[in-house]
Amino acid sequence: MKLTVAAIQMDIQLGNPKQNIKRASKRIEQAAMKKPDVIVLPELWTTGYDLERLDEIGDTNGEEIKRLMSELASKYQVNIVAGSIAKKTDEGIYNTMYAFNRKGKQIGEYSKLHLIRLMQEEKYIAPGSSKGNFMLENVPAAGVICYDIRFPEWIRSHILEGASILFVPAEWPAQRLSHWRNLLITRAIENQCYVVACNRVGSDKNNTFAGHTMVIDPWGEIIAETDGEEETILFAEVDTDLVEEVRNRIPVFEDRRPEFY
Ligand SMILES: O=C(O)CCC(=O)C(=O)O
Repeated sequence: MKLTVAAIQMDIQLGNPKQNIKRASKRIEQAAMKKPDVIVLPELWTTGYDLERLDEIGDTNGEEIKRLMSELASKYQVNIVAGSIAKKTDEGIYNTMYAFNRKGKQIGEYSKLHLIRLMQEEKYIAPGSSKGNFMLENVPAAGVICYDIRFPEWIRSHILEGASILFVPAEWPAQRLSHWRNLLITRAIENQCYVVACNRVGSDKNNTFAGHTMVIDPWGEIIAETDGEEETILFAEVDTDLVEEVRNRIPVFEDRRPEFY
């Protein structure tokens, strides 16, 4: 099955959900004009890393964003992997990704499992506790968030549940661009899956972000990549037959010896 993805590499105004929601809605409209099958947004795209103010500016139970993304998905008849937002709940605030199908029905939800201490995320955000697998059209997919890509076991556990496309919304800093590119390529090669990684551009008070939104095929080839500077929408075609082809050619999953590790 072939799917066209459109990854929205956007800037995010720190702590300004109103502005960011307006900006993302506009970009979704622009992307939808080219009739992709899936639109993807970056991490924490409503608030940025304004961690100290998430109590004030987070979205209670994700209700506002779920309503908006569901409306836009059905309006444009497109699947949306809606990056992640700060979801406020009685138990704490989560860094949560939602996915919707073309009818606007929610098909996925995932809260970031690994919180990045380097950015003090664990002081303000509660870790998720379940996997990010979901069905996209008829294709098994999964979403993880940013720092999660440093944990190969976590990604592998999604692939063992069948995912052939891995979505990665991110706010990855430019200082570690080489880690971003190498980790994503490696995750694609070792898991023989597509990786669709959507990063932001611009700066906040602590970081400048790397951009380099990428789509990588199951052989580890980069089939589309943006530069690090500008807002843009990256389009690429994903062909799930290639996942089968690569897995048949080098049958890594059949050759695993999990009894030894
Ligand atoms: O792991 C890294 O270097 C960056 C991760 C990150 O920025 C995040 O999880 O938001």
